[in-house]
Amino acid sequence: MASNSASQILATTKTAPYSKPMASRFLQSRRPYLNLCCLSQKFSNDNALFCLPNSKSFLLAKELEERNSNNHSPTLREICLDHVPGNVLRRLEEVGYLVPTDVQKEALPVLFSGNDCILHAQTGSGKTLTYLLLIYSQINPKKSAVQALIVVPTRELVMQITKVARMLAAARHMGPELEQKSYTVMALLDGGMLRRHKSWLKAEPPAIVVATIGSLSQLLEKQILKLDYLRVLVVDEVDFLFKSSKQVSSLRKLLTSYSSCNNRQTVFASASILQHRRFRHDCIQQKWTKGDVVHVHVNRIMPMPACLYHRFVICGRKAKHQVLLSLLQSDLPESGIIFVGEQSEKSKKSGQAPSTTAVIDFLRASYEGSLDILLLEEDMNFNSRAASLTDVRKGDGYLLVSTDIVARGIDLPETTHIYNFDLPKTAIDYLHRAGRTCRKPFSDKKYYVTNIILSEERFVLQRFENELMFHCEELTIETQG
Ligand SMILES: Nc1ncnc2c1ncn2[C@@H]1O[C@H](COP(=O)(O)OP(=O)(O)OP(=O)(O)O)[C@@H](O)[C@H]1O
Repeated sequence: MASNSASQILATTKTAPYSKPMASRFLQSRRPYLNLCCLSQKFSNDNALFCLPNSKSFLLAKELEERNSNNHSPTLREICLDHVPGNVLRRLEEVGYLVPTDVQKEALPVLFSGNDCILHAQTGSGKTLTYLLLIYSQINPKKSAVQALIVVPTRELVMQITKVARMLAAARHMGPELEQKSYTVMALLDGGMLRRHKSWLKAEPPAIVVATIGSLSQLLEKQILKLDYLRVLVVDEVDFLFKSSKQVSSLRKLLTSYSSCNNRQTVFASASILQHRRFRHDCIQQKWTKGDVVHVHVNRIMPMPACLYHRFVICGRKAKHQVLLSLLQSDLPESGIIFVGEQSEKSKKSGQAPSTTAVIDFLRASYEGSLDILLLEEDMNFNSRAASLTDVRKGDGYLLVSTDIVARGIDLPETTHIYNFDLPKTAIDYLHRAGRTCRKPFSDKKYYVTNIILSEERFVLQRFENELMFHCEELTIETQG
């Protein structure tokens, strides 16, 4: 079994395995900083080679070493050992997950001990990996049955989480575990009720299903999907799903009629669980969870990440586009998301173009920077929505114009700036929009959230500041318009 003490870790900036001479040279050059030993599975079965994707890996390895030398914090591997299969642990390390985030450190021991859990931690704090590690500790790839189910509010989140789950399951190392059956992960999307999925579910049910509640309900009602062997049920963005009048009754049914809390481990996750004591009480009363459900609440006095800097600019309605352009020119974001309010029914009926279109058209005509300008909104068809997110993820830098559809859960770690072209409706929406940046857990970079507001909206922003306990600084912008 690979050991993870700092003296046995080599962090490399390359992704291919190193030959022994290369690894020695590499090690010599870094020894003054890291004092790490050169190890590869090729050389010794007792040790591990970590191939990390970029030079940040050094910082990670250094942090890991410091933590270990101070002897105060276990590594992710140490926490997961004896619970999570070796091939999944190796994948974790290959992609650079060495040090646990706070929520992982707190919640994983609770989850591995079998408790139901309410995972309540800041945006970008690593809740997804936390519940996926629980799932991999519980499921048996040889069993042909749905054993874990993750329910999320949007198609985009289904695709994102499916990708992370598959990435963790993709064993690349040689060894006896390769002979094992691999874990199958199915994404179920609203509007994507393909015949292929139905046949797949009937012929050979996947071990893990990631789904929107709408898609799931259809299959449960028709008994195409069965949950008799369900071991873990995760409801991500749980507060959002319970608040949604369209989704709440299906969610309640899933929690109590289609499966029983006594036969599964239940995890609810979100960065915002209002009245969490009441929610925990409801969980037990309504039998959504067992009576010993644990509320893991990380950073309870700071609902938003500390690396976020909040600013606002006051301007007239007509000057908003120009202010946005000036901000982009002075901030020079590496990548940014511009949040625009959803179009009202009244405006739709009167045949007006949505605000997103006006912002996109303005930027395409006036912005001269190098970032790709992309749009993602509800009314786009499924393929265009998927294509927009793929473009964002593979490009060199982007300005994504969107509505609250990307405000929850979407992980675009390259985003350095958020612009609220229109203020969100509630403080919770503000928290989730702001949380689309600052998504690199061990980075000490600053990230910015800038609100472009009318003078009469200042008090609304002030209310958000009080509720979420942050300070917003005023900026003055000179515009040409
Ligand atoms: N232990 C770790 N080491 C390094 N990076 C990590 C670790 N755990 C998670 N991450 C990275 O942190 C980022 C945020 O993680 P994740 O999407 O799980 O956040 P979240 O807590 O679910 O946030 P939100 O509430 O916004 O959905 C991801 O890019 C993920 O790859």
